[in-house]
Amino acid sequence: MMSEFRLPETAAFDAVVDDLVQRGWSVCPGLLPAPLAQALEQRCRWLWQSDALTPAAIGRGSDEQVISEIRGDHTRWLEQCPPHPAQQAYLQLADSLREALNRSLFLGLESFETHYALYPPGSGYRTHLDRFRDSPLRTVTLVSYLNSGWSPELGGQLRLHLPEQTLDVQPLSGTMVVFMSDRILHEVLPAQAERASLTGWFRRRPDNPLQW
Ligand SMILES: O=C(O)CCC(=O)C(=O)O
Ligand SMILES: [Fe+2]
Repeated sequence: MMSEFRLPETAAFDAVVDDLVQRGWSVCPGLLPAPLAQALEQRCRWLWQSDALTPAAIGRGSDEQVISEIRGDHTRWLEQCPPHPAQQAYLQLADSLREALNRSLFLGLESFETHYALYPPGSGYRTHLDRFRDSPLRTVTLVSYLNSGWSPELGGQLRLHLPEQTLDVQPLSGTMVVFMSDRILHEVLPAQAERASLTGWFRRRPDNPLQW
């Protein structure tokens, strides 16, 4: 079925792939088309207002705990949300990016998992790496911002702690950020307004499929 949402041309992913090869991260303002970003923002805010997002935990399995001073967002996996054409389109976009990454980087990325995230005022996410000790398959992180009209005074920047610099990214609607999950230390600075996004991970094929 044709989607009502236009997606970026495959060539738009070339720059992302180049960035990842050269330095392990890429910041792409406007890569998420505006109509799609707006539809996803509406979904995210509607879920938040309907109390359908739950406080996010850190750690995995028996280690899992909610500590809102460390991580304050409320999330819901896309596959657990009521279906919507915008979500279909977003997954299609992620799949094209996955294929582009596989073609050039030979990462063997085989799946994508993503959740909506809403950071209420005052909350952030302290410095961390996305690859869990017991979940080594998360390989590339993809964050898409859904805040139309964000202003820098509101805080809520994604801060990348890079070897060469500290880089702050505004969580402005349409910006997509892609980085290597095991290498790039990052944090979300506390925001003074509700901050909406989609965060996801491309997972690679296990080396030994029986092990995981
Ligand atoms: O929303 C962001 O800018 C990053 C979120 C994040 O680091 C995470 O969910 O692991
Ligand atoms: Fe993260």
